[in-house]
Amino acid sequence: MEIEDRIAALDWARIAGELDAYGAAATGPLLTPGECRDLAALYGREEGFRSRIVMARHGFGRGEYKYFSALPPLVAGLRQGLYPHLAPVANAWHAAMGLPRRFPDGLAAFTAECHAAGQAHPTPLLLRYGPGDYNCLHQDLYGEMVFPLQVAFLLSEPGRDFAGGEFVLTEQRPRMQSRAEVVPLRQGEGVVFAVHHRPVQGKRGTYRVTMRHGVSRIRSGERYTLGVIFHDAA
Ligand SMILES: O=C(O)CCC(=O)C(=O)O
Ligand SMILES: [Fe+2]
Repeated sequence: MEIEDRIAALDWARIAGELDAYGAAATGPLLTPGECRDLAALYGREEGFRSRIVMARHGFGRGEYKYFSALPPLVAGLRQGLYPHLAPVANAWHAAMGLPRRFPDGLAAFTAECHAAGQAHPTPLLLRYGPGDYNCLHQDLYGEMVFPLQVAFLLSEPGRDFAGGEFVLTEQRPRMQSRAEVVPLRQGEGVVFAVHHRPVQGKRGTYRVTMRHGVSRIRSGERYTLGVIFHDAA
């Protein structure tokens, strides 16, 4: 099945419900093992990327990642196919948080808005972690234009290719202690999650919480991920 059809066949009602309740939701299986291997194998190539970041040099953790320049067809298909299912959630979140921006139905229109705002560099990326590596809690913000949801796909199989390396989210609530959540993933599965803020329904109305994500220490083996961020970078 084509990637856009596979995306359309996901349980979007469950995903939207979990996003509203927890700020994160696993997609269920989406990429085949072959697609995961092929994407991870791109990491070793010189061409096709606009930059390579060694995380320890910036205090971001340990491990490295590379931003695509031109997106491979599967990555472009994922970004294009996922966006229309997430735009309604993004718009509902912005309405609930009292934020004025609304997001268009399709990715092309949103990308045009990013470019008009001076954010024209593609943000999808591949990440590679080895033993002892980790990704510090962070937010993927690249300018004023922010789509409030993003997706990360696990390209390696836990238990076989690596151990440890859990995807972690924290939720910082106003005047309260922070909450952590771990999202277990299988190879080929993605996690949809809040980029920086999300609305939470409280007793006295809606409040805004601050979200961060990262990856716990890889205990052994190699772990690859594909990050799909919808806003482009300045
Ligand atoms: O490797 C991971 O699971 C996290 C990747 C990440 O930080 C991202 O996709 O923005
Ligand atoms: Fe990230």
